[in-house]
Amino acid sequence: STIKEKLFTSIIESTNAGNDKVTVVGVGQVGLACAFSILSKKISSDVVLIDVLKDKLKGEMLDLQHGSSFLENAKVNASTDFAASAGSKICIVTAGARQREGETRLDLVQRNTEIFKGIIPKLVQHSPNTILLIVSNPVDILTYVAWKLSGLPKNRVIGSGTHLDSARFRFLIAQKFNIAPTSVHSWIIGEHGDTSVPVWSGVNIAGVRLRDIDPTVGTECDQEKWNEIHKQVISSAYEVIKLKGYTSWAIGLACANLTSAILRNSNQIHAVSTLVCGFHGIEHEVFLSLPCSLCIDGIACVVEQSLTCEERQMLHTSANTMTNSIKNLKI
Ligand SMILES: NC(=O)c1ccc[n+]([C@@H]2O[C@H](COP(=O)([O-])OP(=O)(O)OC[C@H]3O[C@@H](n4cnc5c(N)ncnc54)[C@H](O)[C@@H]3O)[C@@H](O)[C@H]2O)c1
Ligand SMILES: O=C1N[C@](c2ccsc2)(c2cccc(Nc3ccc(F)cc3)n2)CC(O)=C1Sc1ccccc1Cl
Repeated sequence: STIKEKLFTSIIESTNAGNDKVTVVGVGQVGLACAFSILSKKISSDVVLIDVLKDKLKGEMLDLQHGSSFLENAKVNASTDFAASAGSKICIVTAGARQREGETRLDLVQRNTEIFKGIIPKLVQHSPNTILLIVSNPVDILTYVAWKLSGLPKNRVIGSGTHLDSARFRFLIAQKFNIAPTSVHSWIIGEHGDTSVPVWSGVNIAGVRLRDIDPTVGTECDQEKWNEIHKQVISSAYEVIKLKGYTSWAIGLACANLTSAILRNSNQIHAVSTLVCGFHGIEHEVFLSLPCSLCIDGIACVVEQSLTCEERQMLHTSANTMTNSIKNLKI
């Protein structure tokens, strides 16, 4: 008999997935930053990577496995076969094509929708109780596509939405005050990216609203130009792309933060993309970001903030443009 047979007496065949299993689809810059953040912050001890690039997949898996003893012995697996994702509590989707030169956003959305048709049904087939966390862009439309393709209830289909936008927003405001970003209570909601909605009426430090100090904060006519901060949230995304060609760390950490909130059944509240029909007078079936509490079953509740009519109007504008984009989409 082998050394192993002499060394061990098997009691049970431990093959079941851990109850913190997370699958990351797409091992590009964002997917790897997600996986590495989740592993290094001990958020999951069982991570599976899925992609179509066999060698890249195996290389990243081996490289992470070699670090297992520094990752609290977390298990890292990878496969091009979705069966490897079976039993995942959360499936994070970062797969997608990059915008080509001169490609319209609608072409990109259709291309990513085709990619999703080959991903979403397989994830749900192998993990029928999973929560989908969509990151691929345009994230709000693709979260809607994932919801349609998956047939999952709306609480279990979440887009990273304006979680990253809000994180950049808090960081920039914190820099102005020289305080910690987690001590800045500020929310960006609506459509992720260029047309997001900063809720200036709610920005507060220790419950003191900036608007109570100066009612013009965040408006076109405020002396201190606070609304420049929201413009900087957008320009900093382009700046990072210009400087390093992609973004990874902030979005990876943001997704790890959402993964942790869900797996710990925390009811933490984050701005994530959810089905917003019925909120703020929106009637269309569209996904936009609102503050949502996150638990082991996904979205537990949505916070109905009081918005100014400008803030509400911006949400409706996004909802209308998204409804049009979705109408032209073949899902
Ligand atoms: N929501 C946000 O805040 C946010 C922030 C940054 C990036 N993103 C988005 O994340 C996505 C990924 O960005 P990236 O820089 O990692 O791109 P990338 O091109 O580096 O990686 C994409 C990966 O997807 C894989 N892929 C393609 N088709 C696939 C399929 N059918 N099945 C499995 N894997 C497939 C590719 O092989 C590649 O490894 C992009 O859509 C980007 O716009 C979103
Ligand atoms: O930090 C990013 N980087 C990306 C990126 C990452 C790799 S290539 C481009 C980025 C940066 C700048 C613009 C932009 N636009 C875009 C719009 C629709 C798409 F389908 C894809 C990309 N995307 C992807 C993305 O969503 C972000 S966050 C972001 C973007 C624009 C404005 C505000 C924020 Cl908070």
